[in-house]
Amino acid sequence: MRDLFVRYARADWPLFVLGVVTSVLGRFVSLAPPLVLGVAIDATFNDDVPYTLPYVPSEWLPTTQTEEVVFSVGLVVAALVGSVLFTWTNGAALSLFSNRVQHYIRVDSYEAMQRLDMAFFDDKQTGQVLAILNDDVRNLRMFLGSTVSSALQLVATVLGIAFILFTLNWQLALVTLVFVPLLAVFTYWFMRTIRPRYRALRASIGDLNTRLENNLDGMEVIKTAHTETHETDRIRETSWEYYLRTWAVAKLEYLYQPSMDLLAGLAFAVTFLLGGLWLVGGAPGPFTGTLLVGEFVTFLFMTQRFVDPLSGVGRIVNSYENARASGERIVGLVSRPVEVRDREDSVVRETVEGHVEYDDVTFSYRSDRPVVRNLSFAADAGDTIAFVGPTGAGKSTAAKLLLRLYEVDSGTIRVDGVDVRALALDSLRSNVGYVSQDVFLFDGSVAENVRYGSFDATDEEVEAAARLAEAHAFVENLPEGYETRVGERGVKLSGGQRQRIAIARAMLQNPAILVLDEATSSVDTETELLIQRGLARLTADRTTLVIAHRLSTVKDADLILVVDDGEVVERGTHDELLDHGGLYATLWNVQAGAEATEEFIAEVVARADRGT
Ligand SMILES: Nc1ncnc2c1ncn2[C@@H]1O[C@H](COP(=O)(O)OP(=O)(O)OP(=O)(O)O)[C@@H](O)[C@H]1O
Repeated sequence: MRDLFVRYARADWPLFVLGVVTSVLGRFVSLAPPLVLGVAIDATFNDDVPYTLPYVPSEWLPTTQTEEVVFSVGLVVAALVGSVLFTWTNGAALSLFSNRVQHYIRVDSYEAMQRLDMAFFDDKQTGQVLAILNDDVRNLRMFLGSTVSSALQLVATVLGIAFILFTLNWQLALVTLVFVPLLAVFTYWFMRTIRPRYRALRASIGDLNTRLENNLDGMEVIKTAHTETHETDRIRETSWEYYLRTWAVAKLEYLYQPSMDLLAGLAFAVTFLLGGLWLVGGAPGPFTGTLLVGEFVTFLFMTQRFVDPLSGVGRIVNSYENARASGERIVGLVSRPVEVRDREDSVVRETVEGHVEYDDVTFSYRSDRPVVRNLSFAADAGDTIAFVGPTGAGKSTAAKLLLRLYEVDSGTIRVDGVDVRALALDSLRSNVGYVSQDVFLFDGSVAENVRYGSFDATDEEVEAAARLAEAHAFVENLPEGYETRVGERGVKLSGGQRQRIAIARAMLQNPAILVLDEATSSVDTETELLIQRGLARLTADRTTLVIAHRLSTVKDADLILVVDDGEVVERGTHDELLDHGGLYATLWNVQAGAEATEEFIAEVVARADRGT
């Protein structure tokens, strides 16, 4: 929390200092009226008592009764105006400060989150991350914007008042202040007890967000599967959990706040009682000396002012604990170790030729079971390498390793002879185009989505890329052509249309290496044929890794790797593999319309039983 504050408050510290100083000054100035009132009562209505103010030279002070009244009222008005001005400046400065800090923290946390490994996003629920970026950052702002200054005001007020009380009558001051340690102990207990409850509450906000998010995303599934009741039950459960955790925090607050008020009220009552007895019958018990009416009035006012902020400690502590829990979550996110990142001496390459080599590569998502095993192959610049094989065999994973979406466990992947781990991520990813299995489009226009990543491309270039991807014709038919909005995730387009936009995007990026992961799986055979024409042009002079279930799309590849359960079981060209008569030949025959053989069906069933 302190680290966060130091890191982000540095740029705007003058605003913070201005806010804090004016807040404290405002408090001090607001203490003047009761003090002046007490002095005025005693001096104006009692000839024996001179008009004196602490630290003010006597020649500045009035001498006649009328002057004393006017002077006192003038001081009170000046103090009120001063207090308003200070409060206004304090509010404006701290609000500016906290909103700026909120902005820096939000952008930084987002940036840090973006750098995290894919494995983090595979595991972490979106709702939790969103809760950090929204709620937790906002909590910090509220803490910085009002709580910090309230806390400093409180300290200033308590010290200022304690000083005045002691100056006026140290014996009575001791009575009032004896409650302070009690309040402190109670507050300490409260902080210790509420801390874990706040942590739990913050986490459950994330859980609830995640569930809501998930359900909004999956609304189509919910409706088609007719699981509305089931989902409402699950939301009810998560929301109830959130309610319980909120209540755990709230009930403690409700115990704490009135108890603080009670203790503070007791301090006031005891001061009133003793002071009153003192005035009426002289110094009670062990006390000595005299107490003037004006002094007593000031005392009561001051005690009241003293007591109010003390009972506000609860709110401050509450906000601090809430912000602390949020701060922990933000720090937890931004300081997470990242595995896939640039080394200090990473190699920068503007362009690459496109030589790709996998050398005995093994990778597993979880340590127990490798998804890619001992994969080796080499592609010269311009070659097309195809991965084929059953679903779940590890083909996509093998391709993602080239982009360093995950780091290999062992072995090496090289681009132009350089280990991808030594290559700057920027150099690597700007030279590898990737069209994934499930295309993601951003909410925006068709043109924006094609241009994504090649932001300088002209409209003509966008259109040319769309023509190559066989997307131009359907885009032209959309209500607003290239300016048509595609909806969140591209929901307003069909699967095949989305894929063609993704291909156009890759065409525009014009990378030396291209990864096509089932890039044409969602289009009909006719469109696929058309896209293939474009793809043939696209892949002709660049290295391409193609993953395909439809073998007809890869039969011209320079090398076909048949992957099964993470391992290459056959390799060669289409003709070689057909001659070989293994798994590829069987798959080809099945897809070409030949009858599925008994053995093939048996093999499929056996593989399913093995869980591969
Ligand atoms: N992010 C992930 N975290 C953990 N396991 C994963 C992850 N992605 C994939 N897997 C697992 O890794 C294995 C290989 O998945 P992969 O997507 O690479 O297969 P594939 O051959 O491309 O399959 P398909 O043809 O169905 O796309 C599967 O068993 C899958 O469950």
